[in-house]
Amino acid sequence: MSLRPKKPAARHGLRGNCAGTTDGKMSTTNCPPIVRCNDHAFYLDLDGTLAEIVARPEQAMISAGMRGLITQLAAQTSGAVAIVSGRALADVDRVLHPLHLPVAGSHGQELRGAGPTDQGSARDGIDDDALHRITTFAARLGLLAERKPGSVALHYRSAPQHVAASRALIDSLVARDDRYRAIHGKMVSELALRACDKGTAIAALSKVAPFAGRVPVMIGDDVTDEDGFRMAQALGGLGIKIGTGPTDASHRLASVAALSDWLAALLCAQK
Ligand SMILES: O=P(O)(O)OC[C@H]1O[C@H](O[C@H]2O[C@H](CO)[C@@H](O)[C@H](O)[C@H]2O)[C@H](O)[C@@H](O)[C@@H]1O
Repeated sequence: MSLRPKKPAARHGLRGNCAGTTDGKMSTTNCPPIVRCNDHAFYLDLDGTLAEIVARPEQAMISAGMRGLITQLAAQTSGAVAIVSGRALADVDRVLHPLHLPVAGSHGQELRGAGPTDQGSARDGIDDDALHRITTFAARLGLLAERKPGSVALHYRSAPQHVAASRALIDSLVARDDRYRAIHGKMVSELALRACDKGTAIAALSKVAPFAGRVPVMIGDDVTDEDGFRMAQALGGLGIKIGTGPTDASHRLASVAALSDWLAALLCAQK
């Protein structure tokens, strides 16, 4: 599969905020091309990509504008749009409601394809002792422990002074059990089963309709999206990093608003 952009994004009036560099300065390089919907599949991260980062996970919202763009994108791609999130699948459905899309939840531990009867599958196996240690640690320091299939997230956004202790707890649990991996994301440290990640989720979805045979485009903002960028690019597609920070993604957009502009330009170009 080859990537042949219809038109450079810069010609679509993207307000000069479509790209950035790894040192955090925005520039006009690495702007993603305006790709065709009829031969691409889109894998979209949620928090920090479709929704702005907010104080607490349950407060996250997708704007009406972004919801409309995703709806149009799904229509233009014959349904080849999946949400690939660190959130539990049921939580993704809650945030996206009434949109109901294929979802990889809990960093790839849960997978629901596009079939009307596909109910999704989930892995589990976080042991009770590890769970107990994380929840008691969170309760003692006033942090938030978020239980998900195949992972537990320890949120310290409300008390960032506990970043080092939070990371150390998760790292210590990983060190004693090789089934686990640590994910240190935006104001969160997670204990997750090693078996899956966003890259394995994209690889699995890429084998089935309506994703199969399409060029994958992975869009995300955080460290766990890097597995997705690498997989999409290995499959001949592209990765788009939202915001600043080091990345293996081939392209970059400055913000959730810049993604919204790019999607609008892309949808406009299909007509
Ligand atoms: O892969 P994603 O869809 O980006 O999910 C990553 C994590 O997102 C949520 O936490 C993050 O967003 C919260 C709301 O903006 C924010 O308060 C928190 O600090 C962020 O880490 C979610 O709660 C996690 O389960 C996801 O892993």
